[in-house]
Amino acid sequence: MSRPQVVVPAHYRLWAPDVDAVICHRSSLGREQYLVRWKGGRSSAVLSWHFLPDLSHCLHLVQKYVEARRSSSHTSQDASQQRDMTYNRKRKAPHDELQASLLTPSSMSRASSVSSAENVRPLQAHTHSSSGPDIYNGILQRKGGFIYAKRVSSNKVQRVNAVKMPTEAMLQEASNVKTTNADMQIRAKFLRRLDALFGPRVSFVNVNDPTTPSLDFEFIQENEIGEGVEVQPDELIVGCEKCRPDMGQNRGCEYTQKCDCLEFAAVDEARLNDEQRALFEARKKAGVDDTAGLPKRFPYLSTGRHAGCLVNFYLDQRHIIYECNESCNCGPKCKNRNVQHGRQVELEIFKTPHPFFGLRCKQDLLKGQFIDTYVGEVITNAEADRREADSGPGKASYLFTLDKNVGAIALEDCYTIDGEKKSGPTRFMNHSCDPNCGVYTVSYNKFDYKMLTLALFAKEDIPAGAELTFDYMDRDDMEEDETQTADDAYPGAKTKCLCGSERCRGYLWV
Ligand SMILES: C[S@@+](CC[C@H](N)C(=O)[O-])C[C@H]1O[C@@H](n2cnc3c(N)ncnc32)[C@H](O)[C@@H]1O
Repeated sequence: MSRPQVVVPAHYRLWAPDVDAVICHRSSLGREQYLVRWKGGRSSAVLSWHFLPDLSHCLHLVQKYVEARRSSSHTSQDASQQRDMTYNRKRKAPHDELQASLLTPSSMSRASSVSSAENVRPLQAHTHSSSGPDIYNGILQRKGGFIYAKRVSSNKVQRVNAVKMPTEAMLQEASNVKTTNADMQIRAKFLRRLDALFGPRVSFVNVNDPTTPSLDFEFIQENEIGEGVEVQPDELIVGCEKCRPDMGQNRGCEYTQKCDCLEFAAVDEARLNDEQRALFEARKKAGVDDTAGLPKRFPYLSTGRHAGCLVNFYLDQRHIIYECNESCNCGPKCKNRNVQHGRQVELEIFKTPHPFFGLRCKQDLLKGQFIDTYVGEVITNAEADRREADSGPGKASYLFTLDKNVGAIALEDCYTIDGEKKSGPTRFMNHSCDPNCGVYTVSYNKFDYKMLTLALFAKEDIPAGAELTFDYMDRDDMEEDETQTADDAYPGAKTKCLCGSERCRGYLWV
């Protein structure tokens, strides 16, 4: 007895959770069509062909298919198509019109076309096995506004083993069909996401090829707290009590000995008097980490062209930057608040000469200027280990351990920020062994040793358009590993560095 396997409304747009993968494509009625394998286990695979508008909710799976195909076949789109793919949000790109027309309701395609009986195409390679799933061409039917897929016993219907899809013939056909519209729609979706970002504009440009950063990635503005991660509630955060907005030269918290927020900040040794110096040295000798009452380094310059820029001491030392917070008495104009105001510069994600993307700034940056934070999912050390083990060698890594307080806490208690699936524009920043930016740690709550913010600052004046890079190896890690060179042997497991600088160490994370 025939039994329905899948029932979908005829105007159904596929939802990502329903779709296992996109596994092939072809041209139908002059338009790109993609073969979708539905979820339900490979052994009970249900397949259906779809035009792109049906796939708008799972374009990331179309992208996965298109990119895998591109990298395995090394086929590139023809030169004229590539010229057309000059996407920069500054001007209207050719795909904008196409995109608009494809998404109008009047042009919405039916959920499945080719799997219906009228559109059966002869398949050359039939690999039907009696034990395998047998749902394919010619067995989806439209009835009362729904599409039914059902098992069939009739010999008239061609049956193929859905597990062995796509067939050689289908692959052969696909190799002659471009994926231009999919590329355009993927690009358009990514650009829409950039448009929705808060703050100064973030653009995307890739004139080299049709690739777009993965749509299986979500832009977020703030860290997302993962399971097992504990963050102190805002009401428990202690602010500075003795400071006032109008004190000193009106920058707030400039009397660094007074400001409670700066209690653990770097000691300003140049300002120590004899008594303080003796005390400081004695505590250091005894291994006591108490610097209370000593003058501290204020992190930001407060006047002139460089106002707001990180001072050289912090740029060079990588000491935690303690900023004031909501509970402070100094007020919102306090100059000890910078990173918390968020990104103030326009950025651009672009395709580097290498097979990956990078980030640059649309304006000149001053030495010490804040660029943006590095946000992502905040996860436990155990979860980070698990994700790292899952990713395997050679895969891009987006994990940053918040380990600046190791000593006060154990390494295994530190949290990690994972920017792979959720992050902001800085997750596109590449490594250089001779970088123009640095990643620094910021704390808004000196008593929370674990929950820290990562912030990118320019380490030198950077002209507009120069790629922004930082050293993925923290100086602290380097000190442990300083005997290692590029020739050290783990070439299989390590990622070869493509920074091209004269100081290149050869591998990322050597
Ligand atoms: C945080 S991501 C950087 C953005 C990434 N390029 C992209 O396209 O999404 C880190 C990954 O980028 C690649 N990468 C960054 N800098 C590199 C370099 N100098 N040499 C080789 N690969 C690099 C590596 O795959 C690394 O794991």
